[in-house]
Amino acid sequence: MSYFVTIVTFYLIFVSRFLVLISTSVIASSSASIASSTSSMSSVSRAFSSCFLSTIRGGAAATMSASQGTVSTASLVESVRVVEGNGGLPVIKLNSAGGSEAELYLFGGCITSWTIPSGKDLLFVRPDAVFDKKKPISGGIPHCFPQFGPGPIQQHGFARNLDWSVVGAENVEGDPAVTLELRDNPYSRAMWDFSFQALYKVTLSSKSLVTVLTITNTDSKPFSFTGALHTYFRASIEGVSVRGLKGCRTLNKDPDPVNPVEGVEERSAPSIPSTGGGRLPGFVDCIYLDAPGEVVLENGLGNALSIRNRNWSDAVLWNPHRQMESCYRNFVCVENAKIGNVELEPEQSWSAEQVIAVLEKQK
Ligand SMILES: O=P(O)(O)OC[C@H]1O[C@@H](O)[C@H](O)[C@@H](O)[C@@H]1O
Repeated sequence: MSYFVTIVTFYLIFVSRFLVLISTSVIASSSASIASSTSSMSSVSRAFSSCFLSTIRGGAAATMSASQGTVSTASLVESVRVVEGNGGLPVIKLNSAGGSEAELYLFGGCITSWTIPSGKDLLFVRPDAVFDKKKPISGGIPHCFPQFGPGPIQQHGFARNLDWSVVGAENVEGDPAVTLELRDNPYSRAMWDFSFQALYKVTLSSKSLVTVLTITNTDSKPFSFTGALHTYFRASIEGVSVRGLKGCRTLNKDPDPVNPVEGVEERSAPSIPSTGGGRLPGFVDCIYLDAPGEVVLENGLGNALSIRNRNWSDAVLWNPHRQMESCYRNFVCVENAKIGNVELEPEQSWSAEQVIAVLEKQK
């Protein structure tokens, strides 16, 4: 009898997780009401189904070399679709009723595109980016977790190297949202031996892109981590400046990232120098400690972008200058970060939000 009950219980758990995909109202980590959502699985190929279900179960997706096979379009809720992206990888497409679009790869939980209604993509993917899971996607908004780095494990941690699973989707009054989950697996355990859950909710509206990252300690022992959202903004580098950092304590990683030089930001709107600097002329790699809740990026392309945050206490400004000769003029990284350790006891959670929004009239 108890054997029968166990089998039925496992079956029900499996079926309920699958229903998350086709439900009109389920969302894992949000209490927001769903004002309008519809659901359809338009055409899901066998290969895609198995790939997608494996990501739901956190199984094969954990292997960096897994082939994705054919990915057919599947609509999770209204304006949240899964399609085949670069390299055959599954990518979530969000379309807001206000005319903006975003793309989010399950690999790395990486947002690679945020296009505002004028058609301009405000994020940047480097020309050397690859979509073969052999390395993280270089561009967009990669995760740095559980280490910002440099440190004992790989630079920027492993979250950007793993497949995340979809655990929820919704559409609230024309603003689509999707929630991804990452859990520990043998690959992560080999370098960071803790059980954790990361939930990442991405919401798109016509003028903003909102991400909420929640880390929960699911282990029986405490752990600590650092992290960042390593956002690559499209830019024209000569016109870039960032307002709001004046007075912040700085850790300048130029010339030596392992032994940063302490200082204080004196400028009201630091820009990216075209000459001077340490390692290379124009190179910028600087941490701003206790950064404010909002900074404003002038991207040099006619847009002022508000970068707000809750609980990402620090910021990072990075441009590689001639280390990346082919593209350094076209982007700047302004990163919300947590440089000091976040300590979590078992069952404790930490959450942080980033809101990027267009401030001025789009050109
Ligand atoms: O891993 P990526 O995307 O090439 O970024 C690397 C850079 O990321 C930045 O966040 C760091 O401050 C730099 O020190 C580092 O070089």
